[in-house]
Amino acid sequence: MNVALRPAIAPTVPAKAGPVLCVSNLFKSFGTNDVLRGIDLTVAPGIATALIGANGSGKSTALKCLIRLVEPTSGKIELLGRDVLTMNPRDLRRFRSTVGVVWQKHNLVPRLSALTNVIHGVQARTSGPRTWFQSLATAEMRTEALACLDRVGLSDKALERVDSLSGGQQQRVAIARMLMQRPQIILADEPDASLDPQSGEEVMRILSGLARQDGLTLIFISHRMEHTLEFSDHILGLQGGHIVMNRATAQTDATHLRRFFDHQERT
Ligand SMILES: Nc1ncnc2c1ncn2[C@@H]1O[C@H](COP(=O)(O)OP(=O)(O)OP(=O)(O)O)[C@@H](O)[C@H]1O
Repeated sequence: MNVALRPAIAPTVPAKAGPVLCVSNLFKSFGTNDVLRGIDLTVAPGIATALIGANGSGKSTALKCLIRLVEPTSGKIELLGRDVLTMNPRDLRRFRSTVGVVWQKHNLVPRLSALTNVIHGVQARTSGPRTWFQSLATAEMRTEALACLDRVGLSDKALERVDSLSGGQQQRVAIARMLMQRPQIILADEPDASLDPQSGEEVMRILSGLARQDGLTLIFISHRMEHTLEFSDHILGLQGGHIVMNRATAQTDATHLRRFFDHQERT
């Protein structure tokens, strides 16, 4: 099967920009479980990278290490030009606010409206007390939140309670909330999981489209081979604690990838 190629890199990305992410010799162990055993990788700006691998191969651990939601055992991580592992807690908190994260479980507040949930994304980019009251939202915030909801195709649901929306719509609200953060890079850990095939594909299409429109780097984990092929420019495969596959999506195809997944399942 031929690969459905994404169009050329967004024009907002400088042609000769250096890597947005540089990881060297990254190790992470949980007790005696050596999950990451010397990861080396670089990611160019403005492209979408899929991180693939078998269950338990360490994909989420690797993604979380990038912003120290999991503390690496050793190694070096340079993300957005910053040395992540030497940051003090205050700098780290500020730095995290520049990184948009989409999780499988989106942690929206169910009884609040989609709009209020999206406005909560402002918390991540502003300093001050973590407690935030909706009544303090400025007209500008509401306008921006509405625009973010519009970008995920949900402006007509702005005032509906999140728990009245479908799973796919809730994930789109979470993406709008992340946009409200004005991120410089997006990390997505299985944003298409727990959704029916159609909603999962819609979520991936919206996420990769937004990243492309804004010229943002996207790193996503997916267990769906067809999403890996359709929505990535580059593929990284994790196995046995190492990156064992590192190639442009254009240089692979479904047959090649299927062999990779099959191999993962046997080991
Ligand atoms: N907080 C933790 N404490 C102890 N072990 C952990 C922790 N987080 C992850 N692990 C272990 O690290 C290994 C890798 O887990 P991780 O979730 O990163 O894999 P994954 O590739 O993302 O898997 P999946 O595809 O199933 O989500 C597993 O053996 C897991 O049990």
